[in-house]
Amino acid sequence: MLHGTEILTTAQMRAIESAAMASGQVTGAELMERAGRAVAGQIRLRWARPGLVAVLCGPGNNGGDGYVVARLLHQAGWQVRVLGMENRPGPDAARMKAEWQALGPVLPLTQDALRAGPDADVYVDAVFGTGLTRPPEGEIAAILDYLGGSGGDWAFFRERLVAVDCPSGLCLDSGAFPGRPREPGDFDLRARLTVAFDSPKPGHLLERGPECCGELVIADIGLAAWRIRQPNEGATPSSITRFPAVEALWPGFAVPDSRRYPMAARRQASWLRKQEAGSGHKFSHGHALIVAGGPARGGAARLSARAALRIGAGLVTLAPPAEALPEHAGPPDALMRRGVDDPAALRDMLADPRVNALCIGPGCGVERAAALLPAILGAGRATVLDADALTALSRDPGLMALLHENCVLTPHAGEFGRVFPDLAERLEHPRPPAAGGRDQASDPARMARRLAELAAYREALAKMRGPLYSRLDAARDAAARCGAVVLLKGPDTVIAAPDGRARIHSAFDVPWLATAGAGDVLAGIIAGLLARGLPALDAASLGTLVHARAARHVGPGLIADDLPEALPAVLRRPGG
Ligand SMILES: NC(=O)C1=CN([C@@H]2O[C@H](COP(=O)(O)OP(=O)(O)OC[C@H]3O[C@@H](n4cnc5c(N)ncnc54)[C@H](O)[C@@H]3O)[C@@H](O)[C@H]2O)[C@@H](O)CC1
Ligand SMILES: [K+]
Repeated sequence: MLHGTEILTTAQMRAIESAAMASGQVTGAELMERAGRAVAGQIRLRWARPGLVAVLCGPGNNGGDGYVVARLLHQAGWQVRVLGMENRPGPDAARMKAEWQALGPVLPLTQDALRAGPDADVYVDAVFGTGLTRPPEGEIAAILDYLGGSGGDWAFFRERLVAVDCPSGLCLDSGAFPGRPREPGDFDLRARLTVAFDSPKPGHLLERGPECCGELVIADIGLAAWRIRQPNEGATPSSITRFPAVEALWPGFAVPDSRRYPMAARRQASWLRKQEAGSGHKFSHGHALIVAGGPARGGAARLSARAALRIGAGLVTLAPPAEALPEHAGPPDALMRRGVDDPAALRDMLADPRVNALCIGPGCGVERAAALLPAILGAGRATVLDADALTALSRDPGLMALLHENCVLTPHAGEFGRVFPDLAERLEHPRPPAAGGRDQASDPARMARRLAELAAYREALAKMRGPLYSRLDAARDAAARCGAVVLLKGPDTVIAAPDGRARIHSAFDVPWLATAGAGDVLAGIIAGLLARGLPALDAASLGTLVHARAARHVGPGLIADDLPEALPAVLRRPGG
């Protein structure tokens, strides 16, 4: 169930390519030929009949791949128009360019040249790949904007654009477009298909990446021998894992079988279903304690408790203040309840060593969370900290110091900003100045101020250099700083451990998961998995996966109450 594939940063990818070439067993030109062949092959799979293709080639090796695509499609009977940049490419790209020039011309890579030709069936974007260092500007920016729809025809290009490694201008380490606001922009380049090489990069999966890459195919170009690999479960601190390999990314994510991350998928599925020997007793599945808040705010914790039960914790106890106990009298009857008014009562409960996982935050109230957290964290048990517990944490550095490696923090972006304001600030891009009022034009001073603000904004954007600080960087830095697992929620959830291991889960295909209470359910699922004995990073990862699958199972119209009820179906599914 929890299988995935390694993700490499652009620096790691370059290191592997260099190692392969230094070995003398493969040349840069051979790698480029394989890369171009993979792209041409994917195009021919989708467009069965040869048509007209426009190939846009940049100044580096991404452009070199483009010249290979042009040659191979030409040989396959396609009509090919190549537009290339003036710059001198490196030796491999130069060779590929020369090979193309024996077959046809290279037109200038300009908007005019592109628009002068007939409409093509396919446009290949081989302008920039992993080598992007700064925002595209001038004519190149204009042509990329045009492909992104500035000419009013975004749907036309979206159907026809095939990106080599990534849509040009996307930073493959962060999934953001340097020089553009971090939010979706009008003319962001969106491909129908992206063919990337050897491994996905973080930018394929984070922020704008999934939407702008379209369908993502990872092509094997024979670098496996040089890739840093771990024998099974763990990724080294220098590598990152994404999971699952195929399902999570909409509308598709194809990885060669050789690239599947070899986690014991079948064993995990049977473990989740309690089909393993020796798992017959409820106490062998742990006891989760879910702290609840005062009167009239117990719903959130009840959602967490229900999820912990459904994911298979042996016992689950809900712990509101005694005065709120009557509110929790309803179903499920499987849930135990016990009033906990103060830290002393909590310590009393925790004297039972079988209570092995805790969850605090959903509907708890910040003051109650702050009061109980020292006892909870002091107990050293596996603990999920969500919602109000995160706010309490952000207000008290003393509490931060009590976190330990069995803790899982589950902030969304706003909570992350409260707990780690400096890291959140590094994720911010320059913001455009607020629009002036209608009477601005008649006030010269205000007009001048606004023009100055706009100039400063543009200057700040132009200074943005890649690779940009990413959500992955932020989650890893946060985990290293606080010594706990940090799960930064979003459609691109990042989960990071203090030792540098990290996982990315893209669930852009289930936007209906953004609903009140969904986070409470996630916290409960993770608490249940912790109770069942999974280490913090794995509980957080598997919990995220199962949570998204439950949302996928229910579909649009989902409310958070549906999620725990969908878990049995998720656990039953073949392969899941
Ligand atoms: N190195 C290898 O062995 C392989 C690389 N491959 C391809 O090579 C690509 C990486 O190649 P490169 O490292 O040459 O990088 P790119 O081809 O992505 O482009 C980098 C070039 O553009 C310049 N540049 C960067 N940002 C710019 C901007 N905003 N405006 C103008 N110029 C800018 C850089 O100075 C550099 O010359 C990969 O994405 C992949 O497509 C593949 O051929 C597989 C093998
Ligand atoms: K590209």
